[in-house]
Amino acid sequence: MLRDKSCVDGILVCGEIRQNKIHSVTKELLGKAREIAGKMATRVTCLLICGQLDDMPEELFCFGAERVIVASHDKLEYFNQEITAKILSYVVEKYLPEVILAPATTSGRTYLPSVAAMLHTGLTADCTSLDIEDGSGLLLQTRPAIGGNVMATIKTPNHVPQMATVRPKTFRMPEKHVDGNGEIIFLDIPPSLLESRIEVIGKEYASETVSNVQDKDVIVSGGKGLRKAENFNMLHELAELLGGGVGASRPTVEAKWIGYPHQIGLSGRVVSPKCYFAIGISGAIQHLAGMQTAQKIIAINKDPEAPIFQIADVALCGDFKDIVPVLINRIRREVI
Ligand SMILES: Cc1cc2nc3c(=O)[nH]c(=O)nc-3n(C[C@H](O)[C@H](O)[C@H](O)COP(=O)(O)OP(=O)(O)OC[C@H]3O[C@@H](n4cnc5c(N)ncnc54)[C@H](O)[C@@H]3O)c2cc1C
Repeated sequence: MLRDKSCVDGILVCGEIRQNKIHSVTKELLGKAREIAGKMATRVTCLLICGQLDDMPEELFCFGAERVIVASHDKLEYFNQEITAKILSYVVEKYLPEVILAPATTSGRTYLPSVAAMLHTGLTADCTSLDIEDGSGLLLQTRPAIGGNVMATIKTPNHVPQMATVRPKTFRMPEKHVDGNGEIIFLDIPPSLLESRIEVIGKEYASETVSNVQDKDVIVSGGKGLRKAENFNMLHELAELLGGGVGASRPTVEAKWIGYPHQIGLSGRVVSPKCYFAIGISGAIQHLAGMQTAQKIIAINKDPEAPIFQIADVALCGDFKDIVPVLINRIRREVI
């Protein structure tokens, strides 16, 4: 849609529902939406497109939403790209948001591009940072580009809504406010939007072979500086003592020292733990893209000039073989 003065009704966050529950990425996006809404002097709406919803939508008022639109129907029990895209387009035409933020999850990555095409506007996928430009009030959508070698900031100056997707854990979970309140709208979905050429004929769950590193509060990650696969054993030991998981940089995965589900970064997983150990990791931007929102970063590197030290809260300069066993022994003494 061409930009004109009618499209001014704030920021719309597309919520993610998994197994009838509001997924945490919804709250992460609401936190960021709230922050940029302050700069745009506008309001934040959250849209929940779902089959059944076991959580209370009011909960989202405590995370920054001022209005929640619930579009619920039995036909949405299983994710349907076609119906979801039509409902979002309908909501955009009805409520005219200026900005749409959505999760870059499997479903978000599937239906958002078709919505952008239906609305004749732009979409920036997998943003790592969002801001508002002084003066123009346009959304600044930053993401890695040209094979991850530069960070590009993209604007959508002529069309609305300005649309961006963001991977889970890219932004921190906002603090929960106790006194949140707002308006809930239960959308009457026009029957024509529920027609689809897609028919779900069955459902099968993937086997649980993937690393659950994304859910851990502590992540102990190793890089090429570990020199060989066996040295990951001490990282597993440290992670286990701390109740955490093991992460890895891309070269260690390429060297088959550890499996891909452990890879952190631009082409791996994005994590946001309370504490992130970067051991023998240089701190390339592609790695930082996957862990820079960790609350505490502890880096162990023998090179005092290693870029990882620029973002580390605790910098331990030395050989990991000297430092990690000392840490393990110390924690064993303290904890056991
Ligand atoms: C499109 C694209 C996507 C990418 N995606 C990812 C991604 O998802 N994740 C990712 O990690 N990378 C990714 N990369 C690769 C990235 O650019 C870097 O090459 C990579 O992160 C470097 O990994 P590293 O830090 O383990 O290795 P290196 O850069 O080789 O760093 C090794 C570090 O170990 C230190 N060291 C050496 N010996 C010791 C020792 N004994 N004790 C302590 N420290 C020691 C060194 O000083 C050095 O800093 C991507 C690249 C591209 C182009």
